[in-house]
Amino acid sequence: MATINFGGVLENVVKREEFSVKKAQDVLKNETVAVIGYGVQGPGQALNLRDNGISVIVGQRKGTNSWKKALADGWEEGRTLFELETACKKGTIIMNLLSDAGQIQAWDGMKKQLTKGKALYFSHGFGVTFHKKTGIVPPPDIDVVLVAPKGSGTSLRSLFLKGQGLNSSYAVFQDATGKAQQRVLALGIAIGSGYLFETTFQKEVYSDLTGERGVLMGAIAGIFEAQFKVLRQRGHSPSEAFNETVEEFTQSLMPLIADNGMDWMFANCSTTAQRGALDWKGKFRDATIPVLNNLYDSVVSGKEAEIVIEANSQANYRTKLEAELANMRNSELWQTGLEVRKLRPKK
Ligand SMILES: NC(=O)C1=CN([C@@H]2O[C@H](COP(=O)(O)OP(=O)(O)OC[C@H]3O[C@@H](n4cnc5c(N)ncnc54)[C@H](O)[C@@H]3O)[C@@H](O)[C@H]2O)C=CC1
Ligand SMILES: CC(=O)[C@](C)(O)C(=O)O
Ligand SMILES: [Mg+2]
Ligand SMILES: [Mg+2]
Repeated sequence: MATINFGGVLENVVKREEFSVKKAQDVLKNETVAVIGYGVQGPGQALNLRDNGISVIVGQRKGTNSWKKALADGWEEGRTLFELETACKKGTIIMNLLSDAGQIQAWDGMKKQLTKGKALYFSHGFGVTFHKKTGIVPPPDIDVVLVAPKGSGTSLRSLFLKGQGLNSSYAVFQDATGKAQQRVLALGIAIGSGYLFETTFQKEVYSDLTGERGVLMGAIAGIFEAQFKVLRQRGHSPSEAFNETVEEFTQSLMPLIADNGMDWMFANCSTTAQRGALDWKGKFRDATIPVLNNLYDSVVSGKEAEIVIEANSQANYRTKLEAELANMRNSELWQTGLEVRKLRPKK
């Protein structure tokens, strides 16, 4: 464990160099890891574990698309691929990677298989933190741990295949065996994390729900829409409005922020842009602080969890969601994007 100074604040970080894949294999050598759910995180984590030499089985509802995907990825029915409860029974570490709503429905069946000494693993603090709404209260004689990759399961897998990695946060909620810490670090490294940041279940879910509703997804989608709309209303063509709102951001400026930070991106723009952006930055910050505070309150009160659970419990949920995404896809903004993306010069 290394202590790293993040802009003046000291935090504990586990590095792959200190907790190697070899060490993870050693910690997990007598464990059977059951990955339950084969949606987005399931495949990424299960395949990385398998490639890292860990004994892994997959649990998934038979006949579903995810089951077919598991077969296509080389998991074999009756040997490494089972129905949910069978996999939970066979596993000593149960990785609960069902959707957060699916975890509620599957909980009673899963709980029966969580016998003394096993470990229950999550990639989100959702189920346990909002237990009043989810009913997920683990028995006291098992370990309960979390490794939450900070990104999509798809990137977790593709970065692993490139020999890189995604970073994750980790937490121990309950240590019944005395081995919870070793187990969680071994799992974190074995699923392909580069570095592991220490957190708690509650902090993980509060920050994750705020982040995805805020800057990472909700706010960025909203502010793109707002600026595109204003430029269009002021007489700019769709391509011009799109280029100045999305294309230049994702293709030119965002990668500069990713590589060397915000001041570096600013420094590589004109002095005209820098002057204006420095002046306007504060107005956008101040306008959004109240919205972000409302959002955080809504997360902490459990209202966001309630909305997700309620929405997911409706039978036509997937269809409704797909209609909303289609609406987004078919908007003038994103239809313009479709065409603009085709015009990216290739070598
Ligand atoms: N999508 C991502 O990349 C990330 C997800 N997470 C967390 O990882 C966990 C898994 O998320 P995803 O992979 O996105 O889930 P997902 O939405 O892809 O669903 C995973 C699986 O759950 C199964 N499932 C859904 N409802 C079910 C039910 N009622 N009974 C039985 N099985 C059911 C589906 O068949 C699917 O295979 C969640 O806790 C999520 O918050 C964490 C970081 C990123
Ligand atoms: C990919 C991720 O970490 C998110 C956005 O929080 C999620 O999919 O829930
Ligand atoms: Mg996240
Ligand atoms: Mg999330």
